[in-house]
Amino acid sequence: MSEPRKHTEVAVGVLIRLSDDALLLSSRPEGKAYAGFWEFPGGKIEAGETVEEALRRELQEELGITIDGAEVWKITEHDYPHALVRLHWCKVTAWSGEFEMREGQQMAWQQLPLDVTPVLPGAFPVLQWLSEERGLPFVPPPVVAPVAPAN
Ligand SMILES: Nc1nc2c([nH]c(=O)n2[C@H]2C[C@H](O)[C@@H](COP(=O)(O)OP(=O)(O)OP(=O)(O)O)O2)c(=O)[nH]1
Repeated sequence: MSEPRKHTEVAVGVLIRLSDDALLLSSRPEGKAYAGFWEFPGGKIEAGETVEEALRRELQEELGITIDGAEVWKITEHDYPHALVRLHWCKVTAWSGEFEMREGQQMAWQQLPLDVTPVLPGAFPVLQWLSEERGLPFVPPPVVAPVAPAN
């Protein structure tokens, strides 16, 4: 019998700009699974890190900002061919520093429904909750197959 798949634990930040409630999306850099897809910024939690520590490190590495704090808001799972992920979602409304795309990615402040496409399917449940909170109808983003990475 095969072993059950282990979860990859991921910390994700829903950055909210308080002046207009815009949400920060960023594109996945080349070379990663689902390259070019839009996502909420974040990354894998390393051994010994809390969700908040991992998110602070990832957002410094990727975006050049330092978050003031993060508390887990929702936890979701998504089963991709490349990994079974458990996503620890945190809303973040306070940070310092200037945005700097350190991995060659793009960023976009977005209102709901999102303009950017395609979006990682693992983010769809959170888009639905955010829409519900805002009293907006949920418009599911189109489902797009990733291009297989070149070897
Ligand atoms: N950051 C982020 N990851 C997401 C979202 N939705 C979703 O399914 N995921 C999945 C995709 C990936 O399998 C996983 C994140 O892992 P990653 O490969 O981007 O993490 P990382 O930056 O630490 O990558 P690495 O360079 O260490 O490989 O979580 C989302 O909205 N944001």
